Formats: sequence, C-alpha cells, structure tokens
Amino acid sequence: MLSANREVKKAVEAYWTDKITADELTKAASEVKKYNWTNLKAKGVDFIPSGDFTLYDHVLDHSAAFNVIPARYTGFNLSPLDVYFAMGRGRQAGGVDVPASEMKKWFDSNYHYVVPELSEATEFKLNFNKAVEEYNEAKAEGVITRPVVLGPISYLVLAKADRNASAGFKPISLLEKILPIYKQLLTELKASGAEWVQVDEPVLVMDVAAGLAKEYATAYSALAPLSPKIILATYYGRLDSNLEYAAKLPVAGLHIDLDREPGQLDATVTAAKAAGLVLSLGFVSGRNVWKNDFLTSVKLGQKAVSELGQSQVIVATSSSLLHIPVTLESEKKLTAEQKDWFSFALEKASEVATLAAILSGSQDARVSASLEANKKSIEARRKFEATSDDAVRKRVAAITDADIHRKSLFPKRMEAQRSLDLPKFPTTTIGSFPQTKEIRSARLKLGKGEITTEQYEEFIKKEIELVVRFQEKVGLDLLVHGEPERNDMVQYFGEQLNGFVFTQNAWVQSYGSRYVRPPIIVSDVSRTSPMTVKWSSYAQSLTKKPMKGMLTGPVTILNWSFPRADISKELQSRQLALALRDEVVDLEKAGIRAIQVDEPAIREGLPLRRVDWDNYLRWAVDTFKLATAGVTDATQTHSHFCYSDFNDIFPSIQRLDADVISIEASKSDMKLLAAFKEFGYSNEIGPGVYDIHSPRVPSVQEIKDRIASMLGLIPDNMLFINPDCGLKTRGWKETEAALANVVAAAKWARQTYA
Ligand code: MET
Ligand SMILES: [Zn+2]
Repeated sequence: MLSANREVKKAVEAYWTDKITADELTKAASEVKKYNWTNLKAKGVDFIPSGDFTLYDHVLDHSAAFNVIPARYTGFNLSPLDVYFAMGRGRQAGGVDVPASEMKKWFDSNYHYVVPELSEATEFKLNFNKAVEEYNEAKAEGVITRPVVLGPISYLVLAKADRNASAGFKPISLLEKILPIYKQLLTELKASGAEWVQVDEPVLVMDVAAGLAKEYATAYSALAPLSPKIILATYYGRLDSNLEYAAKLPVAGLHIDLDREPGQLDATVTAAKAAGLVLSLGFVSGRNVWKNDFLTSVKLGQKAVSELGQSQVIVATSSSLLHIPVTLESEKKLTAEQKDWFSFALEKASEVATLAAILSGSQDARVSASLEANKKSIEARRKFEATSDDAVRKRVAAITDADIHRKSLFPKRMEAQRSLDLPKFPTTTIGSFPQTKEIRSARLKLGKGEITTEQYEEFIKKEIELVVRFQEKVGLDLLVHGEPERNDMVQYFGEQLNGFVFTQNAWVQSYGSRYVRPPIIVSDVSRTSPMTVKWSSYAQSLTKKPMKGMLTGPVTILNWSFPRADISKELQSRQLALALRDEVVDLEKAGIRAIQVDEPAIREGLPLRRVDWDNYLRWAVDTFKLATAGVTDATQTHSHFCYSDFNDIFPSIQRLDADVISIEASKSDMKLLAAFKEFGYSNEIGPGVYDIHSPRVPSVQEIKDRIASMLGLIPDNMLFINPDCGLKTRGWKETEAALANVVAAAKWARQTYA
C-alpha cells in the first residue's frame, strides 16, 4: 500500500536535497508503515502485509538486500542508503558520476521496477532481512503481519544479464546460487515468529513459466521445510496450464487473481482440493478503483467454500494495493453519487473483511447492512451505465477503414514534409521542459483561486517564450512549447474531455518518487473544444522554426487512466481516438506542421499471455492511426515510446505508420536498435541519445558515440537526434548543459557524415 499523502515521496525528495537526514527519513517511513498497518487492522483484515514498504522500488529492495549491486555503484564510500538511491536514479555529485539502472514496466502496469543485473560472477549475500525487520516493527506496533517476499523464480526472471555475463547467460541459471539466501531469509523469518509468509510469484501467470516447472519444484521443495507456511501469490493474470504443477508445489496455500481472471476459479478449486491447499481468492481488484460487486463475489466464493471448507478459503484483494490510491476519504470534490461507485485501498480492505464475514456465514447486523449498501451502490452504477452519449456511439459505429490510413504512403509524405526545412539529423526534444517550482506553484495558486485565469495564462505564456527562446539559442531544429500548462500528460487531457472524473489525492506511484493521479473514465468520452491549439499556436507565433504540437495518444490515455469496467477497452480507446483526431486536425488548421502523439504506454497494455496479443495490438494500432490519419501528407506525425522493451511488438510499431518516432534506447543498451535492423524500419526515427531519468549530464563524446553506433543500423537520412523522454522532471541547469551537448554532437554528425 502507498502512503496516503505521498509522505514517502516527500521524505525521499527531502533527503535527496539534504533537507532531512537518513534518520529522519527512516522515521518518516516508520510513520507511514504504522499508519498502513494499524488502518488495515482497524478495517478487519486478517492477513496484513509487511515487508512490502519501499522508499523507491520493491524489486530494488530485494537487490540491495541480496547484495546484487553492480560494481559501478561501489567504491565511492557511499552509505548503503545512498548506493541504493544511486542504483535507482543515478548520482552525479561529489566526484561520483554514475547513471541509473535500467527500469522496466512491472508486468502490465504503469509501475516501473529497477531491473536486477546478474552474471555468473554474482555472489549473493543477505545484507539485511527486510521481512524480519518489518515483521518485528509491525509487531511492536501491536500488529501481527504476513510478510511478503518476491519469490526466487520471479526475481530471477525479472532480472537481466549484466555487462560481464557471457553470451547466452540466463539469470534463472543462478537458482541454486540464490536459494541459500532465500533459505536464510525464511529461516530467520520463521525464528522471529511469523506463522505465514506470502511469496509472490507473478511470473506463474506468464507463458515463460510453462518451461519452469522443474525450477519451481527445486526452489519450493528446498524452501518450504524451513519456512513459515508459504502462500504462493499469483496475480494480474491466469495460471492456465501452469496450475498443474503450481498446485503440486509443497506450499500451504495459493493466491489467484479473480478480478482479472474469474474464469480460473473452478480449475483452481479442484487443484487446491486435490493438493490440500488453502486458496486465497483475489476478488477485490488491486488494479482498478471500482467497488466490488459483493453478490457476484459471494456466489463464486461459496463455490470455493463448499468444495474446500471455510478454513481453507481466504478472501483477498487481487494483487497488492500498489496500484490503488490509499483512501476515498481524502476526496472532497467527488459528488456523493461518484464516491459511491469507488473503493480505494482502505475501502477495499473493508470489502475484503466484509466478504470474508459473509462467506463465513456471519449473522452480524453490520455485515448484512454492508451487503445491502453494496447492492444499492452497484444498482445505482448500473443505472448510470445504461445511459450513453448517442452522438459518440454513432460516430464510433461509423468508423471506416479509410479513416485509419494517411492519404499517401510514407515516401511520398516524406517528400511533402521537406517543406519543414529541417537539416540532416534534425535535433528535437520529446515535449516537456522542466516543471519548475514556479510553474507548480502558479498552478496551485490558480487552483486555490489566489490568481486569476488571466494571470495564470500570462505566466504560462512567459514560460513558453522562455522555452522557445532557449531552444533557438541552443540551436535545436524542431521546437516544442515545453508543456508548462500540463499537470500531467494524461490528466491534462482527461480534464478537458467529457467522460472523466478527477480526484484530488488519488496518487499512485509510477517510479521512484514519481507519482501520477490517473483520471477515472466513467462514461462515454468526447471533446467539447480544442485542448492544446491555443498554446501550440502561441508558441509557433514566437518563432520561424517549426513548432511541434504535442498530444497524448488514445491508448496511453486509456492505459494510464482507471478504465470503465462495463464496456471494453477497445471501445473506450476508439472514443478517445475520435476526440484526439479532431484535435490533430485543429492543430494542422492552426498552422502546426509537426504533431506528436505520445504512446509510451502502448507496450504495457499488452496482455501477459501471447495468445491474447494479436487482438490487443490490432485495436491499439488502429486506434492510434484513427487519431492521427486525419492530416495531409505535408504534416509530419511523430510518436514517442519509452520505458519498455519494444522489440517484441516491433511490427506493430511499424504499422502505426507515424512519420517519425522517438524511442528510449539509452538505457536498454541499444538492443532495440538491433531489432530495427533485424525487422527493418521504413520511417524516420530518433532513438534517445541520453537518459533523462537521471540528473547527470551526458558528455558530447558519449552522445557522439551513440550517434555513431546508431548510424551502423539506421540510414543517415532517417535519423533524428533527441533525448529519450520529456524533460519535466529535470532542472534547468542540467537541461541546458545536456541539450547544448546534444546540439554539438549533431553538428559533429553533420560534418562527419556529410
Ligand atoms: C512518458 S513520455 C512523455 C512525453 C511527453 N511529451 C513529455 O515530454 O513529457
Ligand atoms: Zn517518454
């Protein structure tokens, strides 16, 4: 569970800027843990997790504990805490200059974990035992918990080979080497008195697990005898054929996700019965904010209870509550009707407790009152869902194949786009410039009514002018307005579209200390008026250089919102695409000749099972094309992707048919580009030349080297030069220095590859 008011983010950032000490940070962390434990207890939850608290990322916590610390972070005399943060976010201070580790999407979510780096030479060592420490810490607060540990197989599968590993090295080959660490961890945990431990093995819902039966058997037969009772937790998907061996592992219980995959209940009940396992039923969604429908859950739950007996059934949330804001109680602006549709983490905890009580046959008046109240809420929501925006529905129904294709093929468009007059190796940025304290404070003041809209807009105009003048001065070619008016790349659009509701405090972690506040889609989506045209045309009016318009794509808006649960994502994405298509066309009409539609989240929406991929990719690609295909040949469409490994959806990236794409490549060691080589890519492309997720400034030489290696794979008339993502999280100082180096490297490239 996260912290109710982003206390962890605030404390961590205060520590980074030397405003608080390490001890004060630890104290702030303890407060948050205590709040969460005592509140979960008060809600009536029996199995309260511990050990899942993190200052940055829970996978990184395991790496730090297991001494999986790449050599580049050691030898600087940093405290363990500073080494930990250096691995997470890089460090450039006091003579230390080291980039952050690679981050990757956590399964199909918008959370990013820090990828462990392993090789044959890795020597594991248990530096500290977080499970024990937090178990004891909670106990001291009067709360008995069920510690959570990421299981050995999932940890290894989520890791990557480090630079010293020999070719073909697979992290999973280290299983025998890592097991002693897990043995030690679990033995100590048992000695500290923990009765249960939750060992997370989400990899069990992935296809790769089909080939890991032997590894799972080896691991759990080694661990179970010396461990507290193990509940093996799977989530985000279905076990499918992996159930057969998973249920036979020598563990005490199995947890399944019934929010995503209710269809797996019957088979799991049968398998659990045969194996004598406790079954933990994840009814209550850990991924979405809608209220649980008690009647449906109870029906399913009773099936399990009648087969297994009450003592063998646990009710739970589908996954951890990492993806859900903490409590509805801090929402003062939602209407009573809206509030009644949702449950956040603490409310979900109550749902779990109530469902468990109902399933155990409780006659408590409070329980039946909760059941009645739930029935009413669900009925009210169903009524609301029955209403729809007919204009939107009709327009979606009328979409034709022609709507998703540009007028001409790329070569002809590329010709037409010469009118943009860009040099060889055009330099550009991904959109946002530093979101400074001043910008955030102006937005805050506007929200509080301390300044007028006019004053705010004047302020934004000045910011835009600053960004434009800077880009001209430093010598960038394709400019951006800097996105100072945007609180967040999804929220900004959601707030202007019909069909969304917004929270005041529903923050969820994206990575490290980055949090986002996903909007909630509650009804049909449409656009009332232009959303970005005013700012983009103002920016264009300031300069002769081309200005790139900047939109967030339909698939990303959808994937970074809490979607409706009553209609398909595909339909929701089409509604969004039509709204964005109108915006794209309006930008073109206003004289904007390059328009970027960001789709950083397209990869993370990919289903976890391969059999489900084609269907998703079909609609996701068509949705993007529907949003962008309304312009003439001369308008250059861009798209941007980041964070993920895109190799496996490569043909779909091509099928998007954007004129230019920019893509993160700096952290994943150019392996993406190898895919470009392998599959071929016909349009223009700007692989990121440096990592913006860290404050460190890349040297000109580093950037030249990147460009040179890219040119081994990409024709020189197709290469754009840009950072790997937006600059909003950066300060101005490093931004100025980094972009000056980018421009210098581009100049060098123009001479060298003339
Ligand atoms: C996470 S992708 C961000 C793209 C956006 N245009 C930006 O620069 O901030
Ligand atoms: Zn990005």
